[in-house]
Amino acid sequence: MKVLVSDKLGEAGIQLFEEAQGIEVDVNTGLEPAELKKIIGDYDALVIRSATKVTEELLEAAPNLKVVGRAGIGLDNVDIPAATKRGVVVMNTPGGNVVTTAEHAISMMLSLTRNIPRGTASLKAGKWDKKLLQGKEIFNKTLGVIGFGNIGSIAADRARGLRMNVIVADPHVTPERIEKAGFEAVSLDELYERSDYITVHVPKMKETIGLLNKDAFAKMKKGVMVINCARGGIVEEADLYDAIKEGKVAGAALDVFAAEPPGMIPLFELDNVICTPHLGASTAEAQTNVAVAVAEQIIAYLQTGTVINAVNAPSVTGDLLEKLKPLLTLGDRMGCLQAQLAQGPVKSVSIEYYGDFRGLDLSPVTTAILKGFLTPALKDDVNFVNAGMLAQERGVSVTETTQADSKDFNNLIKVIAKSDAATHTVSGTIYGKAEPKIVRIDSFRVEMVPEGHVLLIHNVDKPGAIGSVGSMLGEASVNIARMQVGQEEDGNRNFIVMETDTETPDDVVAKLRELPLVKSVITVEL
Ligand SMILES: NC(=O)c1ccc[n+]([C@@H]2O[C@H](COP(=O)([O-])OP(=O)(O)OC[C@H]3O[C@@H](n4cnc5c(N)ncnc54)[C@H](O)[C@@H]3O)[C@@H](O)[C@H]2O)c1
Ligand SMILES: O=C(O)CC[C@@H](O)C(=O)O
Repeated sequence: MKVLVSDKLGEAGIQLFEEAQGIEVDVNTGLEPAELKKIIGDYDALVIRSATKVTEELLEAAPNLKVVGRAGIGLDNVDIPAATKRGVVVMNTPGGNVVTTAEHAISMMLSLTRNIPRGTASLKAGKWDKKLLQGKEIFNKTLGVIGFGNIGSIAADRARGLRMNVIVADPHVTPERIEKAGFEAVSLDELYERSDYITVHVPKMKETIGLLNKDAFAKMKKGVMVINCARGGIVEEADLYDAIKEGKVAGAALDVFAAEPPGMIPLFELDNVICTPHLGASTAEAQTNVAVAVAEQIIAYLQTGTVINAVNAPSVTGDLLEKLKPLLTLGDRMGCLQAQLAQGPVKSVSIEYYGDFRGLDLSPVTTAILKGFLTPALKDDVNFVNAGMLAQERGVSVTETTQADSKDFNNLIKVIAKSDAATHTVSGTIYGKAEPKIVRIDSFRVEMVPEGHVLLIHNVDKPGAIGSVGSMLGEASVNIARMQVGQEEDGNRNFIVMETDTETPDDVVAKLRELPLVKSVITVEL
């Protein structure tokens, strides 16, 4: 497996890749998009920070790519829907740089309010501008925190330590949670009206681009100071420039810009704008944290398929993975069996969970069923990431129900696939601790280990039927590994499930179909 690190990554992360078995790592930073496009086809994994743009065009040139790992949080430089469509897992490292970034926001607020960058520059220019550079206390001032996620909540906590009054606006967090953390929850408008300082900690997305714009500045207190250590574009740069020029905003501290690097933007002409070149996450500690986290996550994914911190696939790790593994295998095989039983395009897949699943979140099992179901048609193009999306794109309606009771088994998964031509039902369960078994196919009760080469044969319930099948397979040197016969509950057909050591050749299958007591033969590969 080959990993490309295309943005600067902490040494500790590189070392982990170098030591990982079966993994080769190349560090090649600062590439132009066209250069990256030329080489990306060789790689299974890509490690980025904020400089590399993972566009649809780049993904198209990356047929082997399985995972993109962001050493950091913001993923606005990754086309996530395009990655999902191609089955590429996109991961970030949410915890590693949050303290560092919150500390940067607080540092920016203090530097701005006490004119530290201007004081440094004027002293170094041989001046002594003591009077001109008088600042303000932040004690007892009101800080408005927009976004109460990982970073916003730490910034709020640090500001409380500086004895500021902290108010918080986050429409996705309940006021109770904000209040439980000891802060006042307010609406965005109230935050604008009351804050002496405003710090933004929201992701960049459709709803937050231009959040702090002309209208927002108009609602703010005169003399407010604005800090943006989240993403460029959340604060509208031209509107901020006007608001500072008009005297409505007394100063701004910016770590991030609409374009990076921003070049000489008008805001840089203003003395009361201070800035850093996207340094929010740039501490030794944070860079080690995110580099180690991204390397561990990518290695785990490439070596074992373990998904950690993916934004487009459920995270299944550790204990949970161990508990879910047999169910994931069972689900995958049931889906795969259904696809091979289908006569014509399947229009709907209903997944019914019965009984006791020990409180497990079964959504990864549903994904496994869909993945298995699509695999015979799409082979390697389907995986845990894109299975749901691909099923939807192919017009398959998927429903999922759960019932606490199960009649014959502790737990049972039933998958019903409907096409215009037929409806097939497959049920499965886990025997013992971890043994997946298919226990029913349509109206036949079976006890089938869902793996390998299988022949499903409907025959007339008359003497000699099974013998004739066995002899023909023997003549063709196809060894029968396991066999069982199920009888239809209310009919005269038998159902033979034969697991063979090797695939049964097509001409032998054709001959089996011609046997007088055989009604149909379906070959299944699981
Ligand atoms: N400057 C840097 O170097 C740097 C470093 C790390 C992260 N970041 C940026 O900071 C952002 C926030 O990081 P985080 O770890 O706190 O993310 P997070 O996901 O933990 O928190 C984001 C919060 O924003 C809230 N939110 C979303 N839309 C909102 C809206 N319209 N109004 C108010 N709140 C809203 C969410 O409910 C959530 O609580 C990241 O997305 C990233 O872009 C920048
Ligand atoms: O990689 C960086 O230096 C910045 C990271 C930061 O913007 C993030 O979103 O985590």
